[in-house]
Amino acid sequence: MIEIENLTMHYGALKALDGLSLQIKPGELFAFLGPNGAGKTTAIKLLTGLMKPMAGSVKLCGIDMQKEPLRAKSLLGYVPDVAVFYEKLTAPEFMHFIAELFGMDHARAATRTDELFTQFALHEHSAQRIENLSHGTRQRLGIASALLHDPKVFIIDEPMVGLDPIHARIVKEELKRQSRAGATVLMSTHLLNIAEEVADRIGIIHRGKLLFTGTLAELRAAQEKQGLNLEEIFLEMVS
Ligand SMILES: Nc1ncnc2c1ncn2[C@@H]1O[C@H](COP(=O)(O)OP(=O)(O)OP(=O)(O)O)[C@@H](O)[C@H]1O
Repeated sequence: MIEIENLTMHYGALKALDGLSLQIKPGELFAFLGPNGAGKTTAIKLLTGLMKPMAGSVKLCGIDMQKEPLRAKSLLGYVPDVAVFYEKLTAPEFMHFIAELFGMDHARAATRTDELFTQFALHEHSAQRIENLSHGTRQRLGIASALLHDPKVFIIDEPMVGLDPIHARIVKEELKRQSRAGATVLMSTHLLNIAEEVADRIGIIHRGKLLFTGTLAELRAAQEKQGLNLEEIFLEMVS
């Protein structure tokens, strides 16, 4: 469960996020959809405790991110838009490092790493240092490492950027699988078709404000009312 209450962040005079309130339930796959600069990454940085909001609060599974950050973060798997690694490590060494951070049992971490490496086609890259991996492989490793401790809340910023169609499909399927297994999943995207394809509910965000929240069916109802297609609705809302 993610509970967001009046979340606000300004950079100088710029209102990057302006009073965002939203609840995302366990088992739900929610997509923040918005054009470049809408405030998606800012929202995600506040949700993950990477930045402190100027106002408002975030709770993950009932735990307040500002009051109990370590407890809240222990429930969270997070993949940033640009994944950051220790470049000199190999992928298995990096997974071991993450397992230690979360205090995981060694046998469990090894089993889970093996499963995730199979799922994300990472075994064949195991011997290379991370600095030598391609963008798509790094992206998959970032996702695998964020899923290692079986997080209850999974947040991923622009998950499909730089992935070829085969790996994009694997990632989409994994996001759906996580939500079906009961995790609360939040992704951001600037691409309407990705939100449409994957999400249970979509939040259209623009200039720091949530303009619309609803299911695809609700978006379509708005479409019928206005006689517009989804793309036209989206463009209308953010223009
Ligand atoms: N550290 C910062 N200092 C000043 N302005 C910032 C900072 N980070 C973001 N911004 C500005 O805040 C606004 C929201 O940015 P943000 O990165 O949250 O948007 P976004 O929706 O994730 O965009 P994109 O899809 O391009 O990644 C933008 O105008 C951006 O230039």
